[in-house]
Amino acid sequence: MSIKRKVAVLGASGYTGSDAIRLLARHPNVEISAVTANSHAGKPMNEVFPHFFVLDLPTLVEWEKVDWTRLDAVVCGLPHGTTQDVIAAVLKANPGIKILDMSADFRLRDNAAYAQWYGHEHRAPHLQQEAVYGLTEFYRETIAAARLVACPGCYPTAALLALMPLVKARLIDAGDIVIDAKSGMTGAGRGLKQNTLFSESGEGLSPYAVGTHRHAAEIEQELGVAAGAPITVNFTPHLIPMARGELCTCYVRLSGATVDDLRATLERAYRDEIFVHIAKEGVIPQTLNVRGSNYVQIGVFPDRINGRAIVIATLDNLVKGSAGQAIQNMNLMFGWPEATGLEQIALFP
Ligand SMILES: NC(=O)C1=CN([C@@H]2O[C@H](COP(=O)(O)OP(=O)(O)OC[C@H]3O[C@@H](n4cnc5c(N)ncnc54)[C@H](OP(=O)(O)O)[C@@H]3O)[C@@H](O)[C@H]2O)C=CC1
Ligand SMILES: CC(=O)N[C@@H](CCC(=O)OP(=O)(O)O)C(=O)O
Repeated sequence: MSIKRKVAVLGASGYTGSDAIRLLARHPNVEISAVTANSHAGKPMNEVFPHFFVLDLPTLVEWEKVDWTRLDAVVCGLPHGTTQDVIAAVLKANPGIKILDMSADFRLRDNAAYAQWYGHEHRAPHLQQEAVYGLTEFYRETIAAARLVACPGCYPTAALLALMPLVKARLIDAGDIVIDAKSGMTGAGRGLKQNTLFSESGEGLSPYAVGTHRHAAEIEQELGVAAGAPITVNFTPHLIPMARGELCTCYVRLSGATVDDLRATLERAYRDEIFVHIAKEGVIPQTLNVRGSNYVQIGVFPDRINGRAIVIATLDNLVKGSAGQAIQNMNLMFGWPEATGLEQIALFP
């Protein structure tokens, strides 16, 4: 029997942290050895999340109280801005520890771009340079060899999985991409906020950060790599009254290709992938098909307008959009089968 690796979950009283615990609790190679919180420090996990009543988990502590030298890996679900200070301290205490960060702090490769989008200079620029972008299907080898993996945002994961192969193969006009994105309320975190109160969100659909959302930078960074040249995208996120799930509808202009070429290219790109599925012609992806799972479903459709197509991608923001992808990357970093602990089927309805 192999020795279990000791893993800490930072931000375990939040939504991404708690979904990481839900998945790690049944991971055969992992022991959850420490869980941290801020305002919830000192509380038992199953008081903060009653659905963990079946698990025997450590009590939540402040991250400063953890002995990092005893641990093998960290899954980090802290707010961006805070994360860079915490991760710098963790790596100082244990330079050999593996970090799966779910925040945005290490995703942008360019220091100036980080300062521009996040409004302050990065406080651990050396780690920003070291971090590997954790979109598993595209960076498998570098992730496996990395110490610090910056898992992509939930919107970028969906949009990039839908668009990267098409941009790379030059089948679509990289200067004419519109991404219309919808996210469930857990995307906004567990902290109390006026706009996530049921009375102010339960009956409505709210666009936000219109024309300015920071995930555009991440999507452009990666599509730029695929295109071999800088590109820009239109990206508008919406908050939709459901707990989890995300759906990106991408409107694209064909570059001399057909819709069948697009579907065939995506099918080829993901032929050997466990978690990315291209829907059969006419099958429309919907969030319920992936809810609670690490799967992504992508569909390709002709537009009524000549020369245009529509690509729809859906995932669960707390699984492939954060905790699931982090664990998928952790599996690679430890040399375990990539899908270990992650093959749950969607919770439908
Ligand atoms: N929600 C989502 O769908 C996704 C989120 N992300 C990113 O993942 C990260 C976590 O998001 P999410 O789980 O939704 O957030 P939550 O607000 O639900 O949880 C945040 C967690 O961080 C802790 N925390 C807050 N401030 C501090 C601090 N100053 N020091 C130490 N701990 C602190 C909180 O502790 P306490 O509760 O005790 O105050 C809580 O455990 C964010 O960076 C987010 O942008 C990425 C992809 C998807
Ligand atoms: C619905 C909602 O509010 N979603 C979050 C995105 C969650 C996420 O991926 O955030 P990070 O990039 O910070 O990790 C947002 O738009 O800010």
